[in-house]
Amino acid sequence: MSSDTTSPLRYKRILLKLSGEALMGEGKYGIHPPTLMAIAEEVIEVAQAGVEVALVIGGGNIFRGVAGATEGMDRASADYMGMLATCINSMAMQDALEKKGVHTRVLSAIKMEQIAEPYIRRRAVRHLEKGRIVIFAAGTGNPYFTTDTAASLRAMEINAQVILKATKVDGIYSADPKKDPTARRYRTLTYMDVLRQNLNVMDSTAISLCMDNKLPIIVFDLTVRGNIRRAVLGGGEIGTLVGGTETAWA
Ligand SMILES: Nc1ncnc2c1ncn2[C@@H]1O[C@H](COP(=O)(O)OP(=O)(O)OP(=O)(O)O)[C@@H](O)[C@H]1O
Ligand SMILES: O=c1ccn([C@@H]2O[C@H](COP(=O)(O)O)[C@@H](O)[C@H]2O)c(=O)[nH]1
Repeated sequence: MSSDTTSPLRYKRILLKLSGEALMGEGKYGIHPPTLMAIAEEVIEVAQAGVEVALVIGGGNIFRGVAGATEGMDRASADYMGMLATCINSMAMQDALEKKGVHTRVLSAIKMEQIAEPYIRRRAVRHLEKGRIVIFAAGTGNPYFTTDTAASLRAMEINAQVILKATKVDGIYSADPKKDPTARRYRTLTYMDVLRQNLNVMDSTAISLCMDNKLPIIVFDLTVRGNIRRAVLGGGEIGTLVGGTETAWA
């Protein structure tokens, strides 16, 4: 799909990556239903504006493989548990979206036919063309990866024009702002900047995939209501832009 220069929309097709932890709201674990519903409403707003929306949701609010491995679990088993956590979040988001009357499909990288379609690229594209919100569950289906890498991979496969990484920080900083209060926020970065400076907001596999395929990334704060709409539909610069051109973003 090529970008439509006559369209007033910034993007025709996006991959929105939602942090699992952001679904917790103020809680310490799991899903906070009002937060989930508020995010769903914002997603619906951009879909109803005519943007084709694919979602990838992290699992950090439930389980991360690295944490399990640190406690002595086999890493691959722990990672599969993490992937199942993303399925729980995907189903919760599907429910929230459908409660509001929109059509959705969950496509899982791990077969679980009773609850989700298996991931088939051409089906995903067809669902998007029909205006359904597609939720990619179970990451890449492989251990030792993350949902950021799954987001990059799926974005490429469906020819999304951008990855919007919606997280708990308002952009990419010179160091983790949750740990270093002196860290400063970048407005724009190249992929190489992120890799060379080891800016851990996304893992290096995800960044490298985007770099090799020239897919822009915008990292922005999901906890500010309206930010998904601003990032997708416009309303000033938001977050940090990696790669890409500023014209579509600022
Ligand atoms: N240089 C940096 N700039 C900004 N954020 C950074 C940086 N280094 C580390 N981080 C941290 O990266 C986190 C972003 O990742 P996020 O929590 O969205 O993880 P995820 O794996 O994508 O989702 P989940 O919450 O499901 O695990 C931020 O909360 C932030 O604290
Ligand atoms: O392709 C993938 C994606 C994810 N995992 C595991 O799931 C958890 C949760 O994902 P986050 O990206 O951290 O939110 C992750 O820690 C991995 O354990 C995976 O193995 N493969």
